[in-house]
Amino acid sequence: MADATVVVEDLVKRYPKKEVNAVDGLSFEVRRGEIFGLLGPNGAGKSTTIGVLTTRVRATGGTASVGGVDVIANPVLARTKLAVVPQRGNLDRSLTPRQNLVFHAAYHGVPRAERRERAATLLGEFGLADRADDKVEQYSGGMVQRVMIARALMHEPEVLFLDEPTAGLDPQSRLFLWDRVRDLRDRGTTIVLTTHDMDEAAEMSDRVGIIDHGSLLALDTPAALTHSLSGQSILELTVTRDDPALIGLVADLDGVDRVEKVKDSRLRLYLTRPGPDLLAPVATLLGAHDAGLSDVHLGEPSLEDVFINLTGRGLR
Ligand SMILES: Nc1ncnc2c1ncn2[C@@H]1O[C@H](COP(=O)(O)OP(=O)(O)OP(=O)(O)O)[C@@H](O)[C@H]1O
Repeated sequence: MADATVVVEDLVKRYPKKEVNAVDGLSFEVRRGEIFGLLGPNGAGKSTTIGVLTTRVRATGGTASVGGVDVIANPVLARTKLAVVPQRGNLDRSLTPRQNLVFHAAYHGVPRAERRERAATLLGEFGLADRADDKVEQYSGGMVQRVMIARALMHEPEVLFLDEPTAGLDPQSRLFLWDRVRDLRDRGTTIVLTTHDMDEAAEMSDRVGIIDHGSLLALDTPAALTHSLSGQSILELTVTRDDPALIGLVADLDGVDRVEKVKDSRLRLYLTRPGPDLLAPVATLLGAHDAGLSDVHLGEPSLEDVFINLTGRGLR
């Protein structure tokens, strides 16, 4: 791909004393200037992959590059091309946000004259100008997250890796952050994010890669991925009695392709016929087995359905 800025080829990582590879022959590319979502269930190998790309984890085999630099052969140069915002706050809490930004820039060799100016610009863009000289200790979770992203941008990385960037944030902080991330993308920074929030992944990502057991299951735009399940409508039922035998009975109904248990008494039916046509047969069947419906939801497939379909598991 001519405009690829992250290239992963046949990447393998096996941790010492482990029987299986955490990353198992993974290949994918991220295009310059896109928001790329890396999704997978717990233990799929996302953090390990990001760890290799950001030079924190040593690969066992394969190649990976960021901004045209081989991260395995040339980690020091690669670090000038990328930035990571980890899930946990790791700011120096004894310093102000402005000092955190300026020190980070110094560490990355940004010329002295540019550090303060760049810090002021970024603090302004992230809505932190007023409180840039308070101690970080006094900051809310949402503000800390903004400082972390602003800090990561101080050395003008080509690729920004965001690990669960909005986990634990209130809706307003979340929206603010996503607007900033979109701005960054629009100005040419490539964003690679991991998230457990499927709706967020679908809304934010230009493309998503779904991985499990260390290899790639699918990679496309969210729209194309959900389209791959189209023709399938979905009926979600909450049943008044949690009985595993009911799943088999419902699955045998005409028009039901397959059934998944979402939670205790919540079933998701993937249909080959329009959802409303199935309501009466389902109700009759349940009634004949001493169960009823307490909630019904008709819908089109979402990215989460694609994910469950591919991995057989929910995200959490
Ligand atoms: N430092 C480590 N030492 C040994 N095994 C590890 C280490 N880090 C991860 N693993 C194992 O590698 C596999 C992949 O883990 P990884 O953290 O990359 O997955 P993940 O997709 O990021 O999961 P999560 O969503 O839970 O963060 C798992 O089986 C995990 O137990």
